[in-house]
Amino acid sequence: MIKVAIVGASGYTGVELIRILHAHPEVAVTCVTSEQSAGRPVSDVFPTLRGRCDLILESLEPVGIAGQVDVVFTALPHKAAMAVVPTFLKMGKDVVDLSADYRLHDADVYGKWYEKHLTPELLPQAVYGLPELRRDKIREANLIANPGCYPTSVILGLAPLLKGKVIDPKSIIVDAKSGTSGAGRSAKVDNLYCEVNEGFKAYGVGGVHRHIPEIEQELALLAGTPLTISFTPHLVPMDRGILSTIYSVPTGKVTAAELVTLYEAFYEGEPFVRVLPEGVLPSTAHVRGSNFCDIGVVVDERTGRIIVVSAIDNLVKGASGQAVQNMNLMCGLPETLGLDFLGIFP
Ligand SMILES: NC(=O)C1=CN([C@@H]2O[C@H](COP(=O)(O)OP(=O)(O)OC[C@H]3O[C@@H](n4cnc5c(N)ncnc54)[C@H](OP(=O)(O)O)[C@@H]3O)[C@@H](O)[C@H]2O)C=CC1
Ligand SMILES: CC(=O)N[C@@H](CCC(=O)OP(=O)(O)O)C(=O)O
Repeated sequence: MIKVAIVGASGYTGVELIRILHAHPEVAVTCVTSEQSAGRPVSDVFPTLRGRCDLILESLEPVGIAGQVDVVFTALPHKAAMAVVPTFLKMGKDVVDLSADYRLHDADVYGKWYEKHLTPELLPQAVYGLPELRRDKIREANLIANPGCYPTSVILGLAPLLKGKVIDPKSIIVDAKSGTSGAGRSAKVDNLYCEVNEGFKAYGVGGVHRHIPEIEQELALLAGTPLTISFTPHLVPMDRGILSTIYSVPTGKVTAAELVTLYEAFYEGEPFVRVLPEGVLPSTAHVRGSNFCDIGVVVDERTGRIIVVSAIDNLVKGASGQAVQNMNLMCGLPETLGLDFLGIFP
């Protein structure tokens, strides 16, 4: 059995890791942390766990935790993660970091969009954990930078078009929508019921959202050229789910049927990407609770634009499910182990 610690287990991605790993046949979660709820059973904080996971939440003490486990998931806010990840690595542990701290290759770019990086020397060894794009590197890694939720939906949605040089890389516009669990569990006025329910708003508009550099970094690698995107996130009144609608201009004439064939070939054999048939579009309702990314492709004959629609559950393929997929690869386990569950519908 692989012994696992979940650091930041009292948050939304933390409890989703507990849920998924509870059914994983090769993993035992032996340590869970929280600062505010240290000393309480995790099932007090999350009653869904009653009778199934009654571990006591510990406060975060990296050396003591590293001594007890093989793999650490850091499900902490950015900055808090990079304060502890180096200790886990020094003690020989594999780390899957769900925060943004090791996603950007360039410490100066991180400094511009976040703050000064505390451990830039670790960035070269961190592997951006999108298995569909770099499975072999993930297998060799000891530090996985688990991708952000919006970036997962956008990068998977655009990879075949950029790799296949089907679109002008400078023409990309992303209109993305997220459920409120994407903002985490800590109390914020913007996420109160009355602020979110019965409404729908854009935020981080005008090229200021911190996922932009992450998306551009990965898309540029696919395109083989630097690029900039327009990205507008929206907050929608649902618990889970991200739907990204992505517009781009093709370099030549292309039909929807040709694009579906391109996507099917690109994602052939991928266990968690479902390319939908021509004329069928994804919904967050059809991926909720699952590790799938569903992708539909349309050609707007009037404007000549390609429209890709990509849907994930932000807490599963957008965070904890993908983190477990990465852990499986790092540990030499079958990639789908513990993840082959269906979504919840209705
Ligand atoms: N929510 C989502 O859909 C996604 C989130 N992510 C990223 O994953 C990470 C976790 O997100 P999420 O679960 O939503 O966040 P939450 O706010 O729900 O949970 C944060 C967790 O971190 C703990 N924590 C906060 N500050 C500190 C600190 N200074 N030291 C130690 N522990 C601390 C909290 O413990 P407590 O408050 O109990 O002390 C809690 O367990 C973040 O980096 C987020 O950006 C990535 C993809 C998707
Ligand atoms: C709805 C909402 O607020 N979403 C978050 C994204 C959460 C996430 O996954 O981002 P990181 O992993 O990079 O922290 C946001 O817009 O900042």
